[in-house]
Amino acid sequence: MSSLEKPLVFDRIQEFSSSVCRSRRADDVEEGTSCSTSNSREEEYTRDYFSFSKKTLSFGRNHKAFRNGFESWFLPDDQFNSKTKCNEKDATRKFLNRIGLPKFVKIVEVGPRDGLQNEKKIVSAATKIELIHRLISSGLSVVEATSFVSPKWVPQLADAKDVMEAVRNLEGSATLPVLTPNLKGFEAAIASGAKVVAVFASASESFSKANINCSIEESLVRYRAVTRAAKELSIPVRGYVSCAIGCPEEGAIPPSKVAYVAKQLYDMGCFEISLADTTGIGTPTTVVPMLEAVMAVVPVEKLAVHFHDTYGQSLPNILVSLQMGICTVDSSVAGLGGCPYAKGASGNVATEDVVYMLSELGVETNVDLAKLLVAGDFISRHLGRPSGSKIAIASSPVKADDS
Ligand SMILES: CC(C)(COP(=O)([O-])OP(=O)([O-])OC[C@H]1O[C@@H](n2cnc3c(N)ncnc32)[C@H](O)[C@@H]1OP(=O)([O-])[O-])[C@@H](O)C(=O)NCCC(=O)NCCSC(=O)C[C@@](C)(O)CC(=O)[O-]
Repeated sequence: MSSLEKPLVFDRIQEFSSSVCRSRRADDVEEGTSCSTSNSREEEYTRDYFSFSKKTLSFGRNHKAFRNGFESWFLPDDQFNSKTKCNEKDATRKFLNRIGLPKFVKIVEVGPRDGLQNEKKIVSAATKIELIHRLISSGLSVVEATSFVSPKWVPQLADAKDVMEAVRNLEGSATLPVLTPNLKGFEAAIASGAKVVAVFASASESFSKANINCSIEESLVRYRAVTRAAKELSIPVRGYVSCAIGCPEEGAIPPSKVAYVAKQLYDMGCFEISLADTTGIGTPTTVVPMLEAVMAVVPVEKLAVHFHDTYGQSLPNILVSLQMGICTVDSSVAGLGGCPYAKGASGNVATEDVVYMLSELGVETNVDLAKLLVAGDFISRHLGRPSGSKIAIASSPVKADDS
């Protein structure tokens, strides 16, 4: 029986996490090794936790987690001795190893772009700039800032130049990729100070036509021109494959089509390829075979996943993706997002919820959840609606003014 014919998704995940992804898992610590003999360069297992009191969320700093759970939030630092911390570090690594998760996940925040491109109300450039500042200061190392697309197609991002020019100097602390659908967009992005760009192809012909007014092959020709121009300027190019699971018009998309487009983007020089479940229809049952097909032609360390949460399946989809070796996850603060050309699709998975889940699992992200929640509150207030993040709702009220 070939691996693709195997009925159980989790059997196949186990195969991946025990073979191809092994060297990238959190398994560098031998059984029984204590902290005192483990790698001294390991960061202290210290994380920011928050605690609830009087129905108000207050954020405490540097509470050391005895274990990943609710009760740990209330334990003061002095209840920890170094032995407890050492045991905890080992236990966390063993746990991550056992379930096949990486030690660190890079989060690509797409809120200012994917999040705001679909808003009915046009958000001012000043608000977008403030949001980007807040996201970067929460520790996010990649924040997709805007899109240099036709303002006739996406009027919400017609201020791309103003936004990019205002944030270009923040690049020291984070990278700020921008979407470029063609050479015209690429040139405008570079003139505004962009240092990383992204091209966005589709695995569905219908969606390619609806979104960028050309066939898949025509889009690849355009993107080869963009990646060539970018190479001359040493500008890294990220690639997207939209409709990696399903298309609003065509329904289910075969994994082989996704793999084909991903390979084309990889071959033209994209440093990372994000596989996007544009409609949010994916479940682990469909995500795993799609990833298997793509991982057969593109190295797993070059891949990212990008889930919309239409059916509430993003977190399980992320979990199985990580177990298969993916270490980069796209998400959007407050669960903003959606594509104007994918009707019915909801926002991206909320960054707050991803960070919370990973933190509970002991996977590092370098993101300060407290600051992220305040950034989410900031943009939700501007949009005049509750956050799409479950964690934000559960921990409300958090006030943007508290920061
Ligand atoms: C690709 C085009 C431009 C083709 O649009 P077109 O109409 O075929 O282009 P054209 O070459 O015929 O030009 C038409 C007009 O647009 C102008 N133009 C041409 N290019 C640009 C540009 N770069 N920036 C600004 N203006 C541009 C061009 O100068 C001209 O202006 P006019 O002479 O009429 O005044 C259009 O279809 C477009 O902008 N599409 C973008 C749509 C979009 O942004 N969709 C959302 C992206 S999200 C996504 O794709 C999914 C993703 C990445 O989030 C992952 C996921 O979740 O699936």
